[in-house]
Amino acid sequence: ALRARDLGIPFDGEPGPLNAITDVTGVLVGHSTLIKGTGKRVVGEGPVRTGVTAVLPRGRDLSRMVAAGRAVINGTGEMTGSWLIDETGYFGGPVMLTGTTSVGMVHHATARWLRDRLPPSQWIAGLIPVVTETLDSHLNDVWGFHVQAEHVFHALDSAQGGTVAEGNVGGGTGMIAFAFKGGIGTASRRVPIGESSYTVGVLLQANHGKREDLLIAGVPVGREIGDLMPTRAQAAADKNSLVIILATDAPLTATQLRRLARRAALGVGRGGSIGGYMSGELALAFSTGNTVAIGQQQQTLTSPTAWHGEALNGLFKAAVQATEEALVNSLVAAETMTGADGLTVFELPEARLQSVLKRYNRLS
Ligand SMILES: CC1(C)S[C@@H]([C@H](NC(=O)[C@H](N)c2ccccc2)C(=O)O)N[C@H]1C(=O)O
Repeated sequence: ALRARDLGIPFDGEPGPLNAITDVTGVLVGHSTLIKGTGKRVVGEGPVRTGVTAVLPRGRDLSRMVAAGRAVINGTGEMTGSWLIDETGYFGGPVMLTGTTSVGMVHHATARWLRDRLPPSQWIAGLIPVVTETLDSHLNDVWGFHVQAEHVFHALDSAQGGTVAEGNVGGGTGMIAFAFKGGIGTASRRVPIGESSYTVGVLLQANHGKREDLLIAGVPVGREIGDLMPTRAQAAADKNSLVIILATDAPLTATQLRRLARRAALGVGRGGSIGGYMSGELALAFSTGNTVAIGQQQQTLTSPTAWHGEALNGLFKAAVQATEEALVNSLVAAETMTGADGLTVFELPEARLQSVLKRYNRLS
């Protein structure tokens, strides 16, 4: 499928081969997409426009935990496991992204999935899985609680490397961003440091932003494309929720990963969001290069690399650039969708986007 760069949208920095979070060696991504029914919303029946996305930091090797750090851009949201991550600086198991009302089910099913795949001595690692959310309340029958354990198991079991599906998939299925169809987006950047080179990858679930605020390549696209609004004004109202997962193979400490996660905010800012009052804008960064075996009494993960300022700046810049591009990729990949009560949310019109960027001399 065409992605933002294919349309000629200019981005700085060098992406990895896939320009996806899976460019960070070992990271796998799986989706479970639930699309069922049309017409009037009948709670418990549908229409269903929701799902689950799984990010496995170290693929199917669940024996080690990864160093991690979080950043809260605006805290009206949920990311389970946060207290443990803040306290210890690492977590075990996958990162799950879903709709707000499915957090409990995804948490429950993920803990069971881990129990069934870890030796009993390591079950403890699955006690508090990381699950984060945005609210798919307009297109989806959120109060129907349609996500079930088998959907969670499917996202986890089907997780794979390679190209990552974007837009109306997994946790992004029913999401709306900048009053266009939103959803899952991903991107990556390569960071040469000395004679080594590292990768920063991003996967996000975009459900945020007001149309008039949308910026793409610095161009006020939201103000230039004022039509194609959702067929129900309320669906375009207080939209502002976005969860961002950053991965890197750079062996950073929890403190450095917190700093990296905070840079996602600067990438979000390049997309025009102002972090609305009910915005759950949460970021989590983890390192596949700094891990600890489950059960090992090691309480702090130090980095085997002494990072000098310029090196950290390279990683920070990569986080900003990859977040910005993952956001645009989510909008480019998303497709027009009709959901609950016949609400239609339109995809970002690519040809019109290109002509707007051309008018601003921002089409490469
Ligand atoms: C219902 C709303 C006012 S909350 C907002 C929604 N916020 C979130 O997704 C937050 N994580 C969240 C915060 C608090 C409870 C549940 C979810 C979003 O940005 O889409 N959308 C508005 C709306 O649709 O009118």
